[in-house]
Amino acid sequence: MSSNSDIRIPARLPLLLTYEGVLLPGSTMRISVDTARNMQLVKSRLLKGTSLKSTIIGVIPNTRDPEHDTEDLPTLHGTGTAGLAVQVVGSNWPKPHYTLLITGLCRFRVIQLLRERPFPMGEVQQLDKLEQYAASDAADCHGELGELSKRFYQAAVQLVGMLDISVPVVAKLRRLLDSLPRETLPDVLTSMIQASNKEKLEVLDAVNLEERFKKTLPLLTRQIEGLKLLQKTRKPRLDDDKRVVPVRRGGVFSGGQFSIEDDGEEEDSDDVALLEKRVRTGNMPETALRVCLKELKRLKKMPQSMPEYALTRNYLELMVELPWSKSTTDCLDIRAARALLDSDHYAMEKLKRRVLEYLAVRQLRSALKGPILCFVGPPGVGKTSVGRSIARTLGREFHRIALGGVCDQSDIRGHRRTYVGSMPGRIINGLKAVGVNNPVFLLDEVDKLSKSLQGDPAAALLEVLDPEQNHSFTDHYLNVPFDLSQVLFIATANTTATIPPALLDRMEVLQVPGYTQEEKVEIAHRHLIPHQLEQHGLTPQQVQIPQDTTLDIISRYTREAGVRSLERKYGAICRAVAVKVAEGHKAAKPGASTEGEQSPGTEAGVPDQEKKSGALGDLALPPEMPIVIDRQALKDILGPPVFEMEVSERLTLPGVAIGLAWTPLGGEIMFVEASRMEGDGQLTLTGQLGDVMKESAHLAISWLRSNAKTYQLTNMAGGADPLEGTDVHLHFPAGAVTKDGPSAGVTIVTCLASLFSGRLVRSDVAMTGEITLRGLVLPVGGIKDKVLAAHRAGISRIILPKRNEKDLEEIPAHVRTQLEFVAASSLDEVLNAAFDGGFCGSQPSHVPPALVSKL
Ligand SMILES: Nc1ncnc2c1ncn2[C@@H]1O[C@H](COP(=O)(O)OP(=O)(O)OP(=O)(O)O)[C@@H](O)[C@H]1O
Repeated sequence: MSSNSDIRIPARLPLLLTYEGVLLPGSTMRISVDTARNMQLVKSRLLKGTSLKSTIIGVIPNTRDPEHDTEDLPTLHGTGTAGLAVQVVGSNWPKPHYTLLITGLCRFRVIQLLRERPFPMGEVQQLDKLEQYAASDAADCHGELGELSKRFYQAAVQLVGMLDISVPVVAKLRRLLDSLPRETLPDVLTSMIQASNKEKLEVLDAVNLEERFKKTLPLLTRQIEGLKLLQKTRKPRLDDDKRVVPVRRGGVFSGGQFSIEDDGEEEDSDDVALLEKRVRTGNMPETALRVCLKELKRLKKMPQSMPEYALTRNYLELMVELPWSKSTTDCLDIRAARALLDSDHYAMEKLKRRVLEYLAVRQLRSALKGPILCFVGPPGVGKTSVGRSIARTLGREFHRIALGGVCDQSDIRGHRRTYVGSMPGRIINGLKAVGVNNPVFLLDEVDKLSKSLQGDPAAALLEVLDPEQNHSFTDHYLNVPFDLSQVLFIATANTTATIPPALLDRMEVLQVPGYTQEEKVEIAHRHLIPHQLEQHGLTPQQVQIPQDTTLDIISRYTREAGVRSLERKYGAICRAVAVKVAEGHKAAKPGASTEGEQSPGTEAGVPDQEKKSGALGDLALPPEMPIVIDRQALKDILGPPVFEMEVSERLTLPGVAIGLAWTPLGGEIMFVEASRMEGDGQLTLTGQLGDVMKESAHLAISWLRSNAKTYQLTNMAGGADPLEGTDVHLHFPAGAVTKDGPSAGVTIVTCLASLFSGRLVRSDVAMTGEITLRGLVLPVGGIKDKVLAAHRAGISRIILPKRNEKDLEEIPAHVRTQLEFVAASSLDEVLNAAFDGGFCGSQPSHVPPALVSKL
């Protein structure tokens, strides 16, 4: 002990509020820091400071619950302990936090709080004068204090005597008992024996030495009695049971020098014991158990101050939390499942039928290594929500894993534990979140996975989705296999084009096409409107949305395959109505009646109400219930219509035709425009076209040139070759959107035929189909979505490849009956159908174009 170790703490100290325990002078404590204020203190003081002074902080016990640690600083406990931060360990798991190892130096009192933010700073007064201990020790004090300290020392010796001296900590304590000044013993021993936080707080508050001895002596005696009792009950057992040390092991202040014990504190060893118990009772498979026990063994030997301690502990905690053998029981009743799917979703018959088949097979054979369903369709058509319904019908937990933009394979498979901040992947995290090993996992947007330098996440998914391999899926973080065979995977995507082929091969693709207008109206009135009303706290008695209004919203305010933006529009209407209703409540006065103000039978749209309330100034009258949303109200709420029927307007000049395009967002009509000017036979293409589309344009030009004579197509000067002395420009409007694919072939031919012949294309015709140099029309994809888009746009005749005729079966009957379909196998038929009265000079369609043998 060095008597001249005059520790003076700075007059201003940053204050750390602890929730976990009471730091006493002379003891060492591990404090977990995760509140905003404390984190700030660690960051800007401990991590940035370089001097010894900057590592001294004031630790103040806080009795308030950290959950309630709000913006304002709680009332501070008057006394605290100045402590030396010996170590700071940071971790990001499970959330960002620091663990501090702090050794208590001396008591202090907060005289004045200097500031509260970003962390509290106080002007403090040092209470314990450390050097004075040494002096009084030398003086061997007499009187009551002397008596007390003698008794305390004896009790401490007795306590140590009851412990197993072969345990290094006990041996050290024994040594320190003799070397430490007696005045420090109350603090040191209180921090070691079992005492509640309240008792420790009282010891901290006992600034007077005599009082401190008086407070701690009963605690020491209680510990001795407890030990005696324990030994008595344990006597008959094996001798080495004596090793049970119910004494806190911790850092001990030895005469001005602070020795930090490597071993953890009792609480931690309790935790480790608890962890071990959970590992053993966690029903883990053999391999996992073995790994956990090995890690536990390492953990016990590891000093807590090692950063690896926290990592290993986190790992073990994850291992015990994983649902190795916990599962829910499937409660599948096919009839109930059908009813539930029908009540949750309108239309989508094909999808629902396939899902029911899938579920029925699962019911018959529970260990089905079945295909993984992948719902492919435009956004907002209910793919995710069908997945959720499947989980409900099975009575399973549901978890959605969003894969959009994932480009690192460790997102799926986790990071190896050697990396700092390593974490398990999304699959294992999902399992931990749901707590059972047989949930329904919805892998959302599998088509949006991308590759990067960090590996290919699709490759990692292959293992997850392969029923032959996924019973032993190994996450890099876990490093032991986890059985995923009970998990039901469902994937969703907007298009199959960008799903890696190997992944696509493992899935059964179910197309979910867009909805027709009629289907949307039904969905809106059965599901979307009731849902939105409920969300906004409205009732059908307060607002009425007639079917005509819905049709208006669908055709004039939204243009989509699904119903998501339709639902958003209802949200906007509900918000506007909610304001009216709330205003009405406020303005309604007892006895004030609005009845009779409006002639019965008229539709009381919002604007009428506004007119009236406007006339009455601020005193708005309560609106009449229900508020009916008519076309005028719609315009007031949603603004002027976004989409107008523009088809006929744009076909007033030769050289325009309407094509049908398929995009991941559903079908669309697409205008193709052409113009010609004097030049030297150049073809210019604009509108962000892909290579395949450019090739289609060249094909179309070549075919028209070679057949110019037959169709009497001429150039600007009336010559036989349409391109001679003429430049042609082809444009595909909506230039910002990239377009590609062969299906615009027939449209380009029709558009150019119109240009070269000077005739108008029929404005109610839209077409799709790939062309060949010989003038054949080949089949294309996405027919259902394209036809629905044409129907939405008010087209009445659709020209499509003959080999696509079979796809028309998928189109709802009422849409089919409203449209006229022309199935064409050659360009000749296409042109005939596209122009009023056929296309002049066309050959009879049964004459095959002359074939030129390649041999
Ligand atoms: N047939 C339907 N019947 C009832 N509600 C539907 C139907 N189709 C879609 N919806 C509703 O439309 C909304 C959007 O659906 P959902 O989120 O499932 O779309 P999604 O196809 O998964 O879209 P994305 O590809 O963008 O994820 C949901 O509120 C859903 O309830």
